[in-house]
Amino acid sequence: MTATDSSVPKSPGSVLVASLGDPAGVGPELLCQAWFDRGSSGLTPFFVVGSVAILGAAAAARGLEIPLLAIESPDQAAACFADVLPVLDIAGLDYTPGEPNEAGAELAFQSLEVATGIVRGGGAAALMTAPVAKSQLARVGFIHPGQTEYVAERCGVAARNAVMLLAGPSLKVVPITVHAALADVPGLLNAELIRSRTAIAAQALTRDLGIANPRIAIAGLNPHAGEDGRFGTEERDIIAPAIQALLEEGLDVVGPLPADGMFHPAARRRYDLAVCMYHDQALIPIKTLDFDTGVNMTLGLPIVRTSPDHGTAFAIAGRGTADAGATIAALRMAGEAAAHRAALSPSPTA
Ligand SMILES: NC(=O)C1=CN([C@@H]2O[C@H](COP(=O)(O)OP(=O)(O)OC[C@H]3O[C@@H](n4cnc5c(N)ncnc54)[C@H](O)[C@@H]3O)[C@@H](O)[C@H]2O)C=CC1
Ligand SMILES: NCC(=O)COP(=O)(O)O
Repeated sequence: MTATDSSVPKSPGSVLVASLGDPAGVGPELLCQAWFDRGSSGLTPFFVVGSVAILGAAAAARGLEIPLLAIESPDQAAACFADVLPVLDIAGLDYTPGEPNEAGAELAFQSLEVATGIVRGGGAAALMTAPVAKSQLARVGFIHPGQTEYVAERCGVAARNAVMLLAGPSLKVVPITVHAALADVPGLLNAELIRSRTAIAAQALTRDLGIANPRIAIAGLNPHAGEDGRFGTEERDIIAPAIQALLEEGLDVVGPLPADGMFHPAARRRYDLAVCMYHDQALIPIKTLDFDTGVNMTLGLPIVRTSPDHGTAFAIAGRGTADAGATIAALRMAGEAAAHRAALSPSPTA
């Protein structure tokens, strides 16, 4: 396959940065595929912080002919994006799809660190992080539960105020607790956490996605939302008071709803955002409905950060079968959110 597309606009003022993700995962090949599809997908120009060697090998393994250009600085990326995939080359490593190792985890961490710094410093309009494996990163000194909390800390935002949104064409969900053992969830939930994370999400849906006055449905924790206390009391003691506080703030909120009945098509038409109490309550419905186009976005940050909804998929890396839809959707959403923010507060020179 060939890969030039001169129909892609050159817009020097707007460029996104992508971290490489774990080089043994599907991230590198999907970044190449996204660049290959840049014209048909209408992507904002982006560059990758990573490795020309790895991206070149990942593209070749996928059967793509991708011209790569090592750039010295982010300023060079937008102008060349139509013709080449720009790469800020920070390390050379062998490409070992499906075989994660410490050197790859170090590179994934370094790429995330550099890419986050570039957005913080104004060198790119938004950050798209390719998938990492938390267990691999933990081997090289990464102390955060995930990239969400890492990026939040780099932005000076407390982890509790960085809210994970999963968004697809069929559904948007926020899990109140995220990477926590199920047994710990009831102890982690409290009315203030639910109130504050929901309020941050509501504000961000307007600022970043242009949804004015979002309609929000809040799930219960227990079967049948507790069935009047017969199957649990968190709805009465924690979730209902949070909903009351959100209503008093003027938000359009309903709940606590029985979670098993809030994701069928007619129910989904009644809200813009479902707020869930734990990871799988939120992520199972969205990954069932929108796996190939689902985007993970961190709300409540001074920067825009997105990621595909899926993980490293080591078992299929390098085989050419991984679907690039979620990576493309994450790049698209990053570009759109950055544009929304720029429209709300244009820079003095714009
Ligand atoms: N955005 C991120 O950085 C995320 C990272 N992870 C990490 O990924 C690692 C693996 O997690 P898993 O739970 O196995 O989830 P996973 O998403 O990597 O894989 C789950 C299933 O989906 C398939 N799959 C994943 N991406 C695909 C794609 N683009 N096209 C076709 N099939 C695809 C896989 O082959 C597997 O069958 C974990 O270490 C986790 O921490 C998980 C979710 C998000
Ligand atoms: N299950 C979602 C996920 O693992 C994403 O985590 P993060 O690295 O974006 O914080």
